[in-house]
Formats: sequence, C-alpha cells, structure tokens
Amino acid sequence: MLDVRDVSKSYPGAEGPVPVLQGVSLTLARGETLALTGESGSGKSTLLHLIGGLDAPDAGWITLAGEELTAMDDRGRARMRRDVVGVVFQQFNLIPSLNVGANIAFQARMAGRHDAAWCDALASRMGLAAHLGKYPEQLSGGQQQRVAIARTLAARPTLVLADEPTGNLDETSAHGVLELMLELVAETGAALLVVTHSERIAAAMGRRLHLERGRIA
Ligand SMILES: Nc1ncnc2c1ncn2[C@@H]1O[C@H](COP(=O)(O)OP(=O)(O)OP(=O)(O)O)[C@@H](O)[C@H]1O
Repeated sequence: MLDVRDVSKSYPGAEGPVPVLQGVSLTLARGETLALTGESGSGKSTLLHLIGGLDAPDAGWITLAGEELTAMDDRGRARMRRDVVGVVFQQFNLIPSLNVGANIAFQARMAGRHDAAWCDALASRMGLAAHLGKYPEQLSGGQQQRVAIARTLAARPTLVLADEPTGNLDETSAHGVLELMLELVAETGAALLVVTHSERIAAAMGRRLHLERGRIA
C-alpha cells in the first residue's frame, strides 16, 4: 500500500544544497502501524510531507495505493491528499472560521465521503460532542488536537500520517487518544505512520523505524 524507495531530499543552504533525506526506503502494508523516530532534525517531518504528497523528493520513488506519487504533478498529488492519504499536522491546521462540527466534516466533504453518523461517532468517541458548536480558538490545545485527528479519520483515508499527534496532551490523555486512534484506524482498515519522540507511542505501534541524519538506522 505504501512503498518508499531510495528517496532523497535536500534543502538549499548558504553553501549549497543540504541533504536531509538520503536514500530512504520503507514499506507499509494495509492495516499496519509504524512509528518513525529520530532526533530533532533527522528528517522525520520531511519524509512525512513527501509521503503525504505535500512536497516532491529530489530522487527516488513513492508508490501509494498502487499509484506512483512521484510521477504526479501538483494536481495529482492534491487528488491523492483528498482521496487516499490523511495527515494530522503538528500544528493541527484547523479552519478558524468553521466550528468543530464543520471542521470534522470538512475533509470528508471535500473527498465526497461525508457520513454524518460517522462524524458524530468520531466526535463523541473523541470527547468532542459537547464542543461541536465552538470555534477552534475557543478550544484548548488538546481539544484542537482531537478535532484534527477526528477530521482526518472522518474522510476514511487509506493511509493516516500523523506528526506528533499527541504532542500537546499530558501523558494520560495522550495515551487515551493514541489508543482511540489505533482503534479507529483498525476499524477503517487504514495504515498508520506516526512520527514521534515518545517511547510509549513508538512501543504501541506494530513496527518502528529510526531515522538518523536522513538515513534509516
Ligand atoms: N522548507 C525547508 N527549508 C530548508 N530547510 C528545511 C526545510 N524543512 C526542513 N528543513 C531542514 O531539514 C532538516 C530536517 O527537518 P525535519 O523537520 O524533517 O526534521 P524532524 O526530524 O522532523 O525534526 P523535529 O523532530 O524537530 O520535528 C532540518 O535541519 C531542517 O532545518
């Protein structure tokens, strides 16, 4: 379902290109869960962005749900982001002008897969049922994070990518939200790739990979 092969990416630096990913390969099967760990700056978010079709690698191939992402233009990548992959961003990226209910439904609507009963179920299981009419700025960081997770799952992506998805929660709520996310991902049959610094989260995933200065260690 996901095949990343020999992917490299550099960013421009003052003295020429700075390599951030160097020949990274990984695969992920349907229903599998994977933790991606590594020190700050090792390239985890960059790799997540490439798999999510938000950016293109300089070299290598990424195949997602049978389609070669790296052969696509911006429009093709936008279609993949709408139809196949869901990203839970570190900064949530909630839409400030929409209330919680509309934020949760947003991506599912864009993908033409809106299902009111599923959105309601997600909201209540994420503990958001009492907050549906509120706006993102009226929520705590932890609540915003739960909205971001519910919004991604509402669209039923085949692959869920999450960058430190419980980074704003205390240890106990983080564990609860993680368990719930694993449960919901398993129910939808999606694969999950989580970038994390947390040992506890990494241990809860089926597999883990460690990035060290842009390479899989
Ligand atoms: N758009 C960009 N332009 C230039 N350099 C960038 C850009 N994005 C990331 N970098 C650099 O690439 C390196 C890897 O960044 P990345 O965000 O992928 O690391 P990370 O492992 O996710 O780190 P963290 O755990 O701190 O989030 C860093 O040195 C960073 O400064």
